[in-house]
Amino acid sequence: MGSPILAPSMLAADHTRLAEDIKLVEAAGCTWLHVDIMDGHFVPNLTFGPQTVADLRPKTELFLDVHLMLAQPQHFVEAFAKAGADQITIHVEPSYDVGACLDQLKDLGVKRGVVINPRTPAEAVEPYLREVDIVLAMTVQPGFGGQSFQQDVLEKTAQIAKWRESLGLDFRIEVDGGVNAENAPLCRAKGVDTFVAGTAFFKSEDRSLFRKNIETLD
Ligand SMILES: O=C(CO)[C@H](O)[C@H](O)COP(=O)(O)O
Repeated sequence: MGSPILAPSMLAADHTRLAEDIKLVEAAGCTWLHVDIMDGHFVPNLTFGPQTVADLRPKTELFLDVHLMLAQPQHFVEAFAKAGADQITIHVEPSYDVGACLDQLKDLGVKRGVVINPRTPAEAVEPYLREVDIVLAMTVQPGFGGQSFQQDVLEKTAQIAKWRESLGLDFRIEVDGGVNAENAPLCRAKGVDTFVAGTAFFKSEDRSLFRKNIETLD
């Protein structure tokens, strides 16, 4: 299991002043930024496009963890990679060739991962474990920030962590949705090493302490 990393979610930032809010992420000592891309089809909301990522890229050295909540991600991975994403994650639920899209990501030279929704079984990511840098288990139904953490998802992260160990792999396991300082230790105990937090991070009175609390979990 990797050392814990906090990835604040840009979804919870002020969308009229993203560049300034990213400086809050840097000032807290974070090294990652989670960027949620929504298409209004796979999820019932809209957020950012490749241009947003391209405009942010020269303003920060944060590792850009781009989560594509798209029905047809294969049409957009190149644009996001060229915009400067460091890592791109794609959902397994929509109807498209996930393996081929992972191949595209490899050719584009970015880190790559697969994502499952709360009700999608862990087995849905099993075929891809040897290829990915990260598996993201959503702890809310994707689409909106500020929802409640679904603790039963941790049974899946524990299963995925078992596969990671038995196969001798080192991909990261990430959770996203309702993550806060109270439930992060529970996640850590179930194999999680990468913690996306939107609301809890941006509303925190001491963001630096919030980061330290997550990134010093045993
Ligand atoms: O992917 C997401 C929603 O689809 C967000 O990253 C996630 O919900 C984080 O926000 P919060 O910490 O407020 O739950």
